[in-house]
Amino acid sequence: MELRIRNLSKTYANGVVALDKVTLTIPSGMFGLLGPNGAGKSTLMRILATLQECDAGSVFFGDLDVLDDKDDIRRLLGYLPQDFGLYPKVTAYELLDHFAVLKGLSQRTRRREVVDGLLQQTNLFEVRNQRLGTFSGGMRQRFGIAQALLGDPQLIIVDEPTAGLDPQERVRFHNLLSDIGDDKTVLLSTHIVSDVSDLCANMAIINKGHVLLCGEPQKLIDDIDGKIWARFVAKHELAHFQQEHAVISTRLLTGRTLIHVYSEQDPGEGFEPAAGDLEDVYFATIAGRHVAASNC
Ligand SMILES: Nc1ncnc2c1ncn2[C@@H]1O[C@H](COP(=O)(O)OP(=O)(O)OP(=O)(O)O)[C@@H](O)[C@H]1O
Repeated sequence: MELRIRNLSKTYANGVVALDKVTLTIPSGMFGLLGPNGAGKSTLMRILATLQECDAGSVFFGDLDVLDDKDDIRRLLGYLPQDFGLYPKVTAYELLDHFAVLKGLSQRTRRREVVDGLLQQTNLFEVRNQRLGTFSGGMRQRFGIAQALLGDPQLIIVDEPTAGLDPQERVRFHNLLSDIGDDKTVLLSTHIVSDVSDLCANMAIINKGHVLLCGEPQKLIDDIDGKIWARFVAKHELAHFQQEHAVISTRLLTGRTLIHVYSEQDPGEGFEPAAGDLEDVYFATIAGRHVAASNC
């Protein structure tokens, strides 16, 4: 089912505008919401998860009014918040079983089937009798997904789930998310570009409460084709290049500094055309260099 967000705004009591008329249409499948820290992602996720009020705007999931029909939405919703506490002395099985009771799975045999199934799906079955306090970051996040999937939700919201995971756990977590299925609407917020390029059929970039860009990752990459240029520079030259060109990223590569600039024409000075990727789209957009006429 489609999630339609229209002109959603939120200003905190201290005057911070966290969301400014955010409009997004999120189809079923995996949708990536990409933005730096403070962009407004968590605020948006909490409003969609019915945990926080907005000031203005509307949100519909299919025919359901997310802002008004909170109880109905909660029955369809699975949510993995950015920071969640786990009772350290309880085992994975015990806590998931407890959440399953709260979700209304009162029948014992059925509950056992569901809980065992989710522990298997998240690769935690072998460690189900370990206390949660002994879990690694990756195991905790997989447990978080297990609880979010309780009750077979149609709308799944996961807020920065891969932050702090090592590369192996990130891959494992990606595989887990990609198995959730295209018939569900999965909204994944992240500041890690590869989360989106690995997983998401559709995406948006958000910064300072504004949606800057949205679309299919490959199409967005095609749009910057021919506009990304690269060259290595010495450390002492960096300031010069930053002043003269629209530098969108600098990264160390085998001890040397590789810079990417955004330019409609050949910027000269020894730059070579580079094949743009989603990181270039992201950095160029956040830097305000790349503005696409997009239909969110
Ligand atoms: N309870 C609050 N009171 C005041 N300001 C807040 C509150 N929560 C968030 N903010 C501010 O609102 C803006 C958006 O924050 P939000 O947490 O939604 O962003 P984010 O994209 O999720 O970032 P992060 O990844 O750091 O959580 C930030 O400037 C933040 O400081």
